[in-house]
Amino acid sequence: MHPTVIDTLIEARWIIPVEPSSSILTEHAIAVHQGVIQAILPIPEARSRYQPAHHVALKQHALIPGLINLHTHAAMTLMRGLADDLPLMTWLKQHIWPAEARFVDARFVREGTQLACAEMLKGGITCFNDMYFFPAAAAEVVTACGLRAGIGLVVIDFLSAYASDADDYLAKGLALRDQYPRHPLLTFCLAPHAPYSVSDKTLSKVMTLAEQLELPVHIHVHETQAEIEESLTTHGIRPLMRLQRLGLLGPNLIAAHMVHLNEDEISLFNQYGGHVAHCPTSNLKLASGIAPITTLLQQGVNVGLGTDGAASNNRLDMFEEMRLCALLAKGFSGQADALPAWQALRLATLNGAKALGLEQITGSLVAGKAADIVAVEFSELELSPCYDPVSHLVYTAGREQVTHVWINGQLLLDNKELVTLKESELLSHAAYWQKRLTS
Ligand SMILES: CSC[C@H]1O[C@@H](n2cnc3c(O)ncnc32)[C@H](O)[C@@H]1O
Ligand SMILES: [Zn+2]
Repeated sequence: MHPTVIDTLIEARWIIPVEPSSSILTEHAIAVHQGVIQAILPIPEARSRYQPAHHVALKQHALIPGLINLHTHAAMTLMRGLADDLPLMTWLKQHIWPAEARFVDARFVREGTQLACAEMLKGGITCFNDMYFFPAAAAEVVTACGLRAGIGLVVIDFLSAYASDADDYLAKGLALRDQYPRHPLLTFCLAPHAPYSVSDKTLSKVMTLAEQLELPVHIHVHETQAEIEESLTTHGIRPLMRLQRLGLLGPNLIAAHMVHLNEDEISLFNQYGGHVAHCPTSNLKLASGIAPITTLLQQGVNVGLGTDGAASNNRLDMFEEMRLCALLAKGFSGQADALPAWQALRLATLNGAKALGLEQITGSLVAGKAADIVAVEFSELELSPCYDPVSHLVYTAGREQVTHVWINGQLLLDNKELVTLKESELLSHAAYWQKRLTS
C-alpha cells in the first residue's frame, strides 16, 4: 500500500491527548494534514502509513493540547508593572482606568496584543479569550500571528477613545463580528465589563443580542467582596442575582473570577449551566480572595483557567495557573486530592474549549480536531527522572520547556523561535510605550 501524503508527522516520547481518557501514549506520532489531526499512532505504524512533507522527531518531549487562556486583556502587557500591590478597585480607578483614558488607542492595542501573543505562544497558549478596547486591532493581530482567539465585543457604560456610549460599543462590536464570518481562528463573545460598570439597560441589550446571535457572554463577576457590597447598596441585590434577573445566566455565560459565592449561588449558577474562568494568580495579587473551585467542580460547573491581564498577574503563563490552581484547591479544602494534576491540565485545555463552544475544534488531541499542539521538552535535570509526565507538567515544568507550538496545523513556535512575530520589533514597541506612559 502507498503511504498517504500529509503535511506533518510529529513524533514524541509521550502524547497526552486529555480525551477520551486519562491515558498517556508512549512513542506515538500525530499525523496532521490541512490543519487537522488525521491519526495518532505508534511511531513505526505512522512511519509506514504516512509520507509527510515535514517530519518532526521530538525524542524527549510530551505533546499536549494547546493551552486555553479563558480570561485575559491581551493589550495590557503594555501596563505590566505600572501599578502593583493594590486592591482591585484602587488599582482600576486610580491607576489603570486613568492610564487607559490617556493612552489606549488602536496602536496601543495592536502592539500590546502582539506582545501578548508572543508571550502566550512561547508559553504554549494556543487560544485566548480576550476583552479589551479596540477589539478590531486585537482581531487583526491574532489573525496575522495565527493564534486562535475569542474576541470580546466589549461594552462598558463610560466614554473611551474607542466608543462614546453603550450603543456605540455594541454597534462597533457587531460590525467587527460581521467582518470575520466563519473565520477558522476567530470567534466572538459579547463582553460587558462587569455588573458594577454596566447598567441594567445595557445588560438587557447584551442579553437580547446574545440570544439573537447565539454569542457567548464574557463578564467579570463576583471578583471582590467590595463588588458585592456595592451592588447591595446600589441595586439591593447581589450581582449574580441581578444577572439572573436580567436573563444573563445560562450555558452561554463565561463568568470570570467568581471568587465570592455562597452555596445557593453555586447551585444556581450550576443549574443554568454557566462556565467559570478561574484566575488564581490575579485573584491573589489583587487580594480579591480564593475562588471555591473544588465546590464548583463538585457541583458539575465547567471551570477553565485564565491569567487575566498582564497588569494584574503579571505573567501570561498557564503553567503557573495550572500549578497554582491545583495547590490552592488543596490548601483551601484541606484535601490533597482536591484538584489532582490531571484535572488541572483539563481545566487549562478541554474545559476552556467547552466554555468557548470550541470543544469540537480544540482542547484535546483527537483525530478530527484542529492540530493545536504544544511540545514540552523533558530533558532538563529537574524533569528527570519522570514517573508521570502529567505530574511534571503541572507541578514541575514551566513555560521555558515549551519548544514547539502548532495552531490549526501551522508551526508558530519552532524550537523556541517565533515564526510569525519579530521579537526585536516587539521590544522596540515596548520601549516606545514605556516612554509614553512615563512621560
Ligand atoms: C473595557 S475593556 C476591559 C477592562 O477591564 C479592565 N480590567 C482588567 N483586569 C480587570 C479585573 O481583574 N477586574 C476588572 N476589570 C479589569 C481593564 O483595565 C479594562 O478597562
Ligand atoms: Zn479581567
